[in-house]
Amino acid sequence: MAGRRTTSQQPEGLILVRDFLSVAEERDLARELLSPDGPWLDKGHLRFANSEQQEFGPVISDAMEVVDGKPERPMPSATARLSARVAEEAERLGLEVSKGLAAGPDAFCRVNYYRKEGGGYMHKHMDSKKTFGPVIGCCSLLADAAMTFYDTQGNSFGMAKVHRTAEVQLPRRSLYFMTGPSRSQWQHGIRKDQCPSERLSLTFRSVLPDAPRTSAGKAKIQSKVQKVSPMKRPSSSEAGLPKSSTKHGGVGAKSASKLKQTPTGIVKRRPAAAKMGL
Ligand SMILES: O=C(O)CCC(=O)C(=O)O
Ligand SMILES: [Fe+2]
Repeated sequence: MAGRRTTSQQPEGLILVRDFLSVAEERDLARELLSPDGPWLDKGHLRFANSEQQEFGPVISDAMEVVDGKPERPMPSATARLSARVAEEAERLGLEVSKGLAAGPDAFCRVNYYRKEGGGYMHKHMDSKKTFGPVIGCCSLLADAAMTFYDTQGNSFGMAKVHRTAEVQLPRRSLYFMTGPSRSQWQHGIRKDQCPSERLSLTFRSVLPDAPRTSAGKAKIQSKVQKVSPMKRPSSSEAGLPKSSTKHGGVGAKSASKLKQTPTGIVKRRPAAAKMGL
């Protein structure tokens, strides 16, 4: 776009930690999370991404409010161990509120599974500054990808003017932290061509003590846990998993045929994320 600069620099405050996860850790997390029986959420109505998502920690409404009266969803064990390691790393780097990232009442984790045939995307957005703290940590599993940052000078609105963009590589098994301007001045998103193969990401956030709240009765949450996941579990070779992992609910040819493929759809209207914040 005319006048928009693409910089070769990273946005200020973005920290990349290469090789943060071991191969074994990646394998254990993929086994733990990539089950068709997992608590996959139906977020298709938000038209925000074509990733399949799971969320752990306090229940957050579509409008990014903490829902009182809904029991927290505890992180499963490998995910909880990773959140503790991410929090330790944040502390080692001297980042603010690092503790809130580790499993506890204020810790929130969103898992994104980007489709195995590639072309996973997430529209540009800024993670809600009202709901989540100033540090967001995210681990990249199964494949390399890239992310574009959009400098909107703090405007989190989806249609905000973009002053410049920056592309950042997200290597497999790395961790990145969005802090400072990369967290609060820039939006971020993943285009289809930046996620050419199956990818799993885990974002860790702390829920702010004064985050907006709502009651279970009033909350607008269409993102219910689906009874039958629309995801097709990756074959063990594609996920880099040993064959034995299929005993954890792997989709064999027979059961896979019963699962519906996610309607990824072409986005016809402005993503609801623009209104919701994320
Ligand atoms: O997959 C990623 O690296 C980014 C995920 C993200 O931005 C989000 O869940 O808000
Ligand atoms: Fe995000």
